[in-house]
Amino acid sequence: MTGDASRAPVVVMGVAAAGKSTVGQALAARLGVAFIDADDLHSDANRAKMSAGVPLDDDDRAPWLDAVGAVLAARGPADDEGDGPAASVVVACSALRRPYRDRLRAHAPATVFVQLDAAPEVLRSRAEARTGHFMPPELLDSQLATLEPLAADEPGCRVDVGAPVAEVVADAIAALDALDGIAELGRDPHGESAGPDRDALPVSG
Ligand SMILES: Nc1ncnc2c1ncn2[C@@H]1O[C@H](COP(=O)(O)OP(=O)(O)OP(=O)(O)O)[C@@H](O)[C@H]1O
Ligand SMILES: O=C(O)[C@H](O)[C@@H](O)[C@H](O)[C@H](O)CO
Repeated sequence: MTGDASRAPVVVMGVAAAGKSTVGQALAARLGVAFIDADDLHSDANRAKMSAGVPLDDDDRAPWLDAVGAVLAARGPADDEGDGPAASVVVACSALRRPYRDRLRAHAPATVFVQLDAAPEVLRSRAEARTGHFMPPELLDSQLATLEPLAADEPGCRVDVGAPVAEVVADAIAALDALDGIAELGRDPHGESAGPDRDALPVSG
């Protein structure tokens, strides 16, 4: 499967158990680009802290976000020969706060975000149902308290994850395509709009 190097790097974001890994993986497969789980980039210390039921703080997350940002900046692996344009990438990363997302975009300015939204009771039941995960369900409250939803001036969209995975992925692709269309309009010197129409951005709601 060939990667679409023209696509912006995508961060699938949200709280624990929102479905970042599941949706991110399926989205990457549909787009034909690489998938990377930012959970795999956590330090042993961060992982141990979460496993012990202690939420990470800004200082814990800073070096991790820089590692995730470096992945986004590289836009995924080069081809088998190690050269040519890098393929784009989908990264599953909580990116809970606005400053975290700004930090990622400082590394890779083209990055767009897909926020996964779910009712707390859906999150709780999914967190409790899964086994063998380092993140205890008790940390869900702190994740929800920390979350700063994607704002209207951030590039991205929000999708509800109450539906089956295939539907969530289809919704995400439609929303990303809408963002692409808006960006194209902004680039078209003959278009009616000189920049993105903020009212049309599928980010709020
Ligand atoms: N749309 C969906 N419908 C039903 N179950 C789902 C859906 N998306 C994810 N799940 C299930 O919910 C659980 C959490 O999903 P997943 O591990 O992908 O979330 P996550 O956001 O990556 O979590 P974490 O960041 O804590 O690793 C998993 O058991 C997964 O199979
Ligand atoms: O920012 C954070 O607190 C972390 O990234 C967490 O969100 C977990 O890594 C992830 O959700 C796994 O459960």
